Amino acid sequence: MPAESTLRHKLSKRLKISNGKSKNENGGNKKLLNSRVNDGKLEISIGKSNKNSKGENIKARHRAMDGKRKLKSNGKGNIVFRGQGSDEEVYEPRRYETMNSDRKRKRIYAADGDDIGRVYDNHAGAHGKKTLSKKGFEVVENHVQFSFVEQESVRKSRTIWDKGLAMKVNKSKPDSNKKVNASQIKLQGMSGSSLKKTVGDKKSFDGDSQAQDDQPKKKKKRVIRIDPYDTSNKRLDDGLIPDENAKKDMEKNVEMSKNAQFRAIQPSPSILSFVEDNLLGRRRPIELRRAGYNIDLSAPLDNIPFSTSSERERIEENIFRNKLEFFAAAKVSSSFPAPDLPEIAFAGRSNVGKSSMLNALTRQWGVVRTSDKPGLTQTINFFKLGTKLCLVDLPGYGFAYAKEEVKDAWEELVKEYVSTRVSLKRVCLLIDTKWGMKPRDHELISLMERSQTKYQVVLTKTDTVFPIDVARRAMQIEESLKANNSLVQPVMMVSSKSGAGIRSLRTVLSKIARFAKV
Ligand SMILES: Nc1nc2c(ncn2[C@@H]2O[C@H](COP(=O)(O)OP(=O)(O)OP(=O)(O)O)[C@@H](O)[C@H]2O)c(=O)[nH]1
Ligand SMILES: [Mg+2]
Repeated sequence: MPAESTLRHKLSKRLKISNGKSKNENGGNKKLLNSRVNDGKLEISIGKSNKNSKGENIKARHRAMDGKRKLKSNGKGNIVFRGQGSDEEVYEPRRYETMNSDRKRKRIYAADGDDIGRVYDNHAGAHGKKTLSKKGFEVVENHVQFSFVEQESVRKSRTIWDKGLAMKVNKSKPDSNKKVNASQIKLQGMSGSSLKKTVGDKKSFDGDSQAQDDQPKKKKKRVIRIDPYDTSNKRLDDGLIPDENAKKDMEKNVEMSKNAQFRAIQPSPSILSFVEDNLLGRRRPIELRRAGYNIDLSAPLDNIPFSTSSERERIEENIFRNKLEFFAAAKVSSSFPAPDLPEIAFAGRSNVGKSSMLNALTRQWGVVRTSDKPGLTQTINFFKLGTKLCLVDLPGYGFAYAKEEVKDAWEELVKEYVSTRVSLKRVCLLIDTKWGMKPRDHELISLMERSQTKYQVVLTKTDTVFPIDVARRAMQIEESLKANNSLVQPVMMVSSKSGAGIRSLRTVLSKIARFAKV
């Protein structure tokens, strides 16, 4: 009958009751649950013959009203089948009950199948979620709960439902294969973690003596006995006061870190006022605006403050108003152009800002190529500034994206140029304010000292550090080079980016053009 089968299907779905066959230990197949619809009522019978061992007829009747069924314990170990709105109750006396998941069907095999019946209890909201315990056993967590109410007559060990758990039981009790007593069964109905804990406890109980053996032995306290006559014992030296010489040595050894040394530098008042007057160092735009500079312009500090014009004011130094023109590049000294004009060369490490400075001085950005990648300028580039001055952009030394031998060739070329060029009137030695002087800078300085080439230190990228650090760096370099003869004081400080100090540099360099004779 289709109506019957539909109802049965619906009910079994709601109850999540397995009415399939399962094997008992006696080897026989046993129909666990039968149901049928009779006059609009659903009858559920448990067991093969609807009779238990005592010959009582076990029938569960439910009205098929809305299909909702509740199966619960009456608290006396009996299981009650109660249909909604039904007044019929069927008792299964002193059986163990199992509460199955709504997803997983678990089978329980009784040691002696005749004595132990079964009732499935449907728990609303059961999940049947599986987790894998650390030891690799599959444990049904919380959701499939098997609480056994033990039948008094049957206190025998029972086979466990779950393969994983059976394995666990086997582990702890190797003799009773697939059998466990009721208390153990209850344990296995617990959550995975508590189960693990219990098993662990059992393990620890079993192997108590072994565990005690395994426990790390308490470390014996090491007793250090100091021989009062043994002067070789270093511990005895700890309390001794070092003599004067040793004290001096210690003081020498305790050197301040480079950073601490730098922070300890006290800049001279003239340097400090120069830094403040030219707004050198890292400044906030609001500060520049308050000082009267138009921050919408590139290199805004290279202008006259409080200028009413939205355009940049004219460069004060006439020589720098001339057009900047590239006219020669040299890879070797033989390619140098004729020394007809006084030359100002810009030397320094790669990426220090040499090419940028040429652009900033002349405000002709783009004439000299610049790059954030060290090693762009690879030849000595000669630029005419009008008819009276030549600006020379030198390749950098130190780190650059070029082969070692190529870099060596550049360095040699630069050295040759600064030491032999007759028309060279000044070398601007550019030093990154942040990093200060490096060994290669000192190398070039000593070469220029030997060749008596006039040079002036120019700190670049001052906008990258605090104003006080600009002043400290200038002071540091002035102090370290004050004994040098070819050095032209003062140390200049500029930023091609903000334009700070550029006007001062122009003033200094324009004097060379004015007075130099080739
Ligand atoms: N923040 C800041 N960056 C600058 C300044 N001057 C130059 N730069 C940047 O520094 C990088 C290198 O500038 P260049 O002028 O190409 O340096 P260079 O010394 O000619 O480098 P090489 O030709 O490789 O030797 C570029 O990205 C510039 O934009 C400055 O005053 N401040
Ligand atoms: Mg360059």
